[in-house]
Amino acid sequence: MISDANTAQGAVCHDSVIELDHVSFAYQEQKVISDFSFAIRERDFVGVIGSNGAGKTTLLRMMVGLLQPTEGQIRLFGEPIRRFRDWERIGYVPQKNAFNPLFPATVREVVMSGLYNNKKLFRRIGREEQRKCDDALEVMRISEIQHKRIGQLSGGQQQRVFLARALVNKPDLLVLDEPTVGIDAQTQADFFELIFHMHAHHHMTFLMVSHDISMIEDQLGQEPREQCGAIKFYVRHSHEQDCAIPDLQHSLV
Ligand SMILES: Nc1ncnc2c1ncn2[C@@H]1O[C@H](COP(=O)(O)OP(=O)(O)OP(=O)(O)O)[C@@H](O)[C@H]1O
Repeated sequence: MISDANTAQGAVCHDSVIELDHVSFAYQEQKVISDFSFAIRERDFVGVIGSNGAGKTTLLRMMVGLLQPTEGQIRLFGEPIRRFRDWERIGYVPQKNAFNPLFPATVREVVMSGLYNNKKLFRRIGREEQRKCDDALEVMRISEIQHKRIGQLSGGQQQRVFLARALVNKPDLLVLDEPTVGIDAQTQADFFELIFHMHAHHHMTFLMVSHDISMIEDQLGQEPREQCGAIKFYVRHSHEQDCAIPDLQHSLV
């Protein structure tokens, strides 16, 4: 028999996070996505695999509101995307980030900025915020360079800063476009351990483009659930127990 608690949790955890309804997209004459429908539910981990130019980044950019579909509808957390305002619920780390070498902010300031949306920008930064920031810096192994200017770091170091910034606020949905390109093997392994733990135990939903098919199959299963042209979607859903420890670092040990 299913207990009331399970039923309640099941209902909550199956709310839809992203819905694509007959979505198409073209750059001028070039059609990239054709009549694609797909739903991502709360606590899904969706891995996206596909050859270069298949349209993965285009699809992600539509899902986070940076491109408009040529046809079809997108809903985020149940709202039509044009009416959606809760952008702080979504963390997005694009494929290629690069800060201008003259950009004046430090690593710590960039990570800290992940904690604020526009409304909260001028609030005092409290001890709790500082602690969350320390935690994210530690997890991405960038504590030692936290006072350096972001523009002066290598590409891999900058990518770690972007990941720390996306993780610091623990968004409900984290969208990652080839997040570990250019990152050393140890930090990469730690990062995957961290996000798969967060998926299983911290009620987060993930959408991640990767070229690492063996890692995706190991973590999400051998068979894609859905296909859009040359793009395949691997999905694992979590019903595991939530974990009460709030820090990011505990999932690395
Ligand atoms: N801004 C743009 N203007 C015109 N065409 C574009 C633009 N961005 C992408 N394209 C084209 O759309 C197609 C899909 O590109 P997209 O970047 O979405 O692919 P991808 O699957 O993310 O590729 P990769 O694995 O190389 O990152 C490609 O043929 C690309 O040349």
